[in-house]
Amino acid sequence: MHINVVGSGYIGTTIAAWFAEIGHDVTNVDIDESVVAAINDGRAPIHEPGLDELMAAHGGETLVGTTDYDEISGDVTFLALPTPSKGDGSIDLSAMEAAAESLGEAIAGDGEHVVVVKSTVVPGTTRERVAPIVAEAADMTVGEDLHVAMNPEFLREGYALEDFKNPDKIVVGSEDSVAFETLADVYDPLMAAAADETAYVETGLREAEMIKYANNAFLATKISLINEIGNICKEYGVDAYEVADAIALDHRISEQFLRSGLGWGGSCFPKDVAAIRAAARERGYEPELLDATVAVNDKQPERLLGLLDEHRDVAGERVAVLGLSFKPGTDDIRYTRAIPVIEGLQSRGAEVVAYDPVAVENMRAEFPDIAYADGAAAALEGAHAALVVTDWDEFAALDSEFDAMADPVVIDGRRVVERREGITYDGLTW
Ligand SMILES: NC(=O)C1=CN([C@@H]2O[C@H](COP(=O)(O)OP(=O)(O)OC[C@H]3O[C@@H](n4cnc5c(N)ncnc54)[C@H](O)[C@@H]3O)[C@@H](O)[C@H]2O)C=CC1
Ligand SMILES: O=C(O)[C@H]1O[C@H](OP(=O)(O)OP(=O)(O)OC[C@H]2O[C@@H](n3ccc(=O)[nH]c3=O)[C@H](O)[C@@H]2O)[C@H](O)[C@@H](O)[C@@H]1O
Repeated sequence: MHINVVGSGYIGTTIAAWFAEIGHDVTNVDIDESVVAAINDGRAPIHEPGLDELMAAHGGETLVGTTDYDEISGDVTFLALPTPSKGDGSIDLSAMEAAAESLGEAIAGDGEHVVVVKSTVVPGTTRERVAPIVAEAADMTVGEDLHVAMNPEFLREGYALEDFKNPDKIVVGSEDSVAFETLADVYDPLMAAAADETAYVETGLREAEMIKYANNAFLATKISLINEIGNICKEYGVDAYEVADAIALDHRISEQFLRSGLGWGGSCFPKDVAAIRAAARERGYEPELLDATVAVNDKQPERLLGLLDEHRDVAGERVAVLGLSFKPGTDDIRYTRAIPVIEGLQSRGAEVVAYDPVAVENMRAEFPDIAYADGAAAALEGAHAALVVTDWDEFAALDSEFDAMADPVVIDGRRVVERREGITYDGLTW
């Protein structure tokens, strides 16, 4: 089967590479020439475990990158374009709309086509915003020769290939039998190889769009809830992690996403929770619980800095920040909790020295004026305090490195460091 994927960022590259791996021929369109060159050279344009090997095997062969929409062939195209937040939290559809128009022009006169929205979009977008643009540019009719579907993606950064090839569920929304049949063919090899528990859900267009937001809103709220429980535990001197471990034994709760601490960041939870809150308000519904989900999350970095204040006045003092990425396993710093933490330290007049195993260069672009160390030990040396922001495994192994601190005050936002003799330790939610 021939599949086109428009957009070759995080999602587009991952799905294109895996479609090639399961035997499809893939054309991957992107406006960025360096991305296209990487694909055709067999190199991964993004950092993700396992992707280099897939690109080396298929890039430039059954997976071809191009900037030219006219190279689209076959009869199914996935749109994997960015849908970033606007100032009011609603999503910016400009990349999606530009791609829809280019796609429409490219497939005009080619016969029937199935267009699949892979990006995260609010209910109604596929039918009311994307489909009409493709239809007009292609001079086609939705439901006759133009078939439309929405297929949200649930993979996590750092586990993208693993999650895509072995998902809990594949969700396909449409109102069109041709689209359902085509998507079933696309996913047939993946379903055949996936775990028995993988569910294949066929639903409506707007339901599919909403399922993605509901999924992320639920997970973000779960973390904010365990953070609120953790904050209350802290007031009582109760170990929040023992509490979480025990409630996780109730299978209705589960142990996933119960790690309390500095809260959630990344390219999706903040953007998606903002988008669904804005969409709700647009329809006159006040999303009070989701507002609280965000409010709790926003306060966790302030609480971490408040704990530091209880132990030290850091004006003019060197403070180490351990971890900059929004979670371990990635160099992605979008909406990382490290940003408000560093800003808070700067406003207190501290001299910040930051370390992360992979995200230093990205952070340097954001904060060019702070110091960066090339290891945790170097960051800790001579520091009057250390704040742990990201739960990288290597921070759990730190021990004698704390002895080189001027004052070994460690405030842990992720419960990674072990309490030990010789350091003053405080944790955010325990
Ligand atoms: N990153 C993630 O882990 C997940 C992302 N998503 C959703 O998937 C969508 C895509 O996200 P990412 O892949 O992270 O975005 P990204 O920003 O990594 O990549 C988007 C790509 O689209 C290209 N592009 C922009 N305009 C274009 C155009 N007119 N024609 C062709 N290419 C164009 C860009 O050059 C870029 O390579 C978003 O809606 C996101 O919310 C969903 C699940 C997980
Ligand atoms: O829509 C998306 O793009 C994706 O968003 C998240 O994936 P991701 O942002 O890659 O990362 P997660 O592993 O979910 O972590 C998100 C944030 O929550 C935090 N977190 C996670 C789990 C936990 O128990 N506690 C906690 O604070 C992490 O530190 C991180 O900052 C979802 O897990 C994916 O299912 C979804 O496809």
